[in-house]
Amino acid sequence: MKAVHFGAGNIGRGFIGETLAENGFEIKFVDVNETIIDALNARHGYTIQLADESQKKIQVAHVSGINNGKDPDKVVAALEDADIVTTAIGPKILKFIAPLIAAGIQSRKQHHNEKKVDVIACENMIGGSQALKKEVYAHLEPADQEFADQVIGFPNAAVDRIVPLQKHEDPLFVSVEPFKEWVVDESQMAAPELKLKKVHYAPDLEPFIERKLFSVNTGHATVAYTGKHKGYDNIGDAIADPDVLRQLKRVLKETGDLLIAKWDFDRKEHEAYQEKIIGRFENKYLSDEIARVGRTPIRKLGYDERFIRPIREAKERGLGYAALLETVGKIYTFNEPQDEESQKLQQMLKEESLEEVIRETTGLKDEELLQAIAASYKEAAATKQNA
Ligand SMILES: NC(=O)C1=CN([C@@H]2O[C@H](COP(=O)(O)OP(=O)(O)OC[C@H]3O[C@@H](n4cnc5c(N)ncnc54)[C@H](O)[C@@H]3O)[C@@H](O)[C@H]2O)C=CC1
Ligand SMILES: O=P(O)(O)OC[C@H]1O[C@](O)(CO)[C@@H](O)[C@@H]1O
Repeated sequence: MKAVHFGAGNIGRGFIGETLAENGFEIKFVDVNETIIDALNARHGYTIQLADESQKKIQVAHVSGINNGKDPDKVVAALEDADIVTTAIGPKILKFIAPLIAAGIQSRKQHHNEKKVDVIACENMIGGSQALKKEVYAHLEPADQEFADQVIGFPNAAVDRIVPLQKHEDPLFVSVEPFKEWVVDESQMAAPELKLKKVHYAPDLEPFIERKLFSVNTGHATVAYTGKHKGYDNIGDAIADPDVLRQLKRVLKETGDLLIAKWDFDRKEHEAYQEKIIGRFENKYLSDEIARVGRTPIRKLGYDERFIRPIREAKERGLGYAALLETVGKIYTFNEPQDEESQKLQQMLKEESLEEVIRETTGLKDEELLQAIAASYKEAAATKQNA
């Protein structure tokens, strides 16, 4: 069985690669990072280590790499007979790999390969695979789209495992938290007979992805932005500060109330889920930088993203969202020299009116929310500690 995986980065190697290998796949990783691609082709294997007291090592074998910047034809050839295609490349990069996936679909059609295959985007976003499908279809003629409709699935997915930035001598080595959860929307699959072990298949992904995004991702980002605001650079240091932990709990209470009201989750079970998440953020065996967790703040301020969507939906339902608003104000103060979006955001705040920046970044039209975010930013800017 053959897999093509786009993005040989932290989650690609540290989670998707592990799961595909465990399921007996030969994996071709596609990436533009030459060091990683060369190492994959030289060694055909790599090591994952669990960040807990066990320090258990897991070997991933039967892997190779293709540099899509240099060898796009090899990617198309690999897609031609792949049994599964996955991505973990970043939401903003999906549109750049879409032409290659489209070429792979055309090639399958030309070679009369009518075997059904699923393309699964494993990104932190709602509707990731369907968004990728839209980008791919923009590169297909109607006849190719018809072929794709019959044999290619784009099931949405939610992936959950904290994999921090890696700093090791071995460029392939990856340290990961023990927890992992990969859920795929079964109803959108072209090849539902191909079920991976250790992957959960759900008839409706929405509750899973919202629970994950608005708990793990909203929560982690809250620790990052609140921590940075107080002058921390590391998640472990930030969450050890009682103010940061309190803010995390307040935010999780708000998203929890919304999720319970919306999806009828059992409150006790949801609270246990939240406690587990807090424990995962506190994992002393992981060293996770605030720069990573808070990266791309403009994306995280998006209309359907981890803060604005729960705020909108809580407001619609008459539920509380004050803590979420407080964190949003702090996002606008997030100034990370290495993060392009954070620099862009700081530049926008210098060149445009505050109201314009908030409208542009959040996509909101609700005047009350726009004003509340402006007030929250002003408060955050006035109280920010040196970072
Ligand atoms: N790291 C984590 O804990 C988790 C990450 N995710 C999601 O997984 C995705 C990837 O995140 P990470 O693995 O952390 O990032 P990463 O930066 O470690 O990996 C991304 C990889 O994509 C490659 N890449 C970038 N542009 C490319 C292009 N045009 N063509 C081919 N390769 C390209 C990069 O070289 C890099 O190796 C994101 O959507 C993230 O939200 C989801 C759950 C957990
Ligand atoms: O910025 P992104 O791409 O959403 O990724 C960061 C997120 O990934 C995770 O490590 C796992 O989902 C979160 O803890 C963190 O919020």
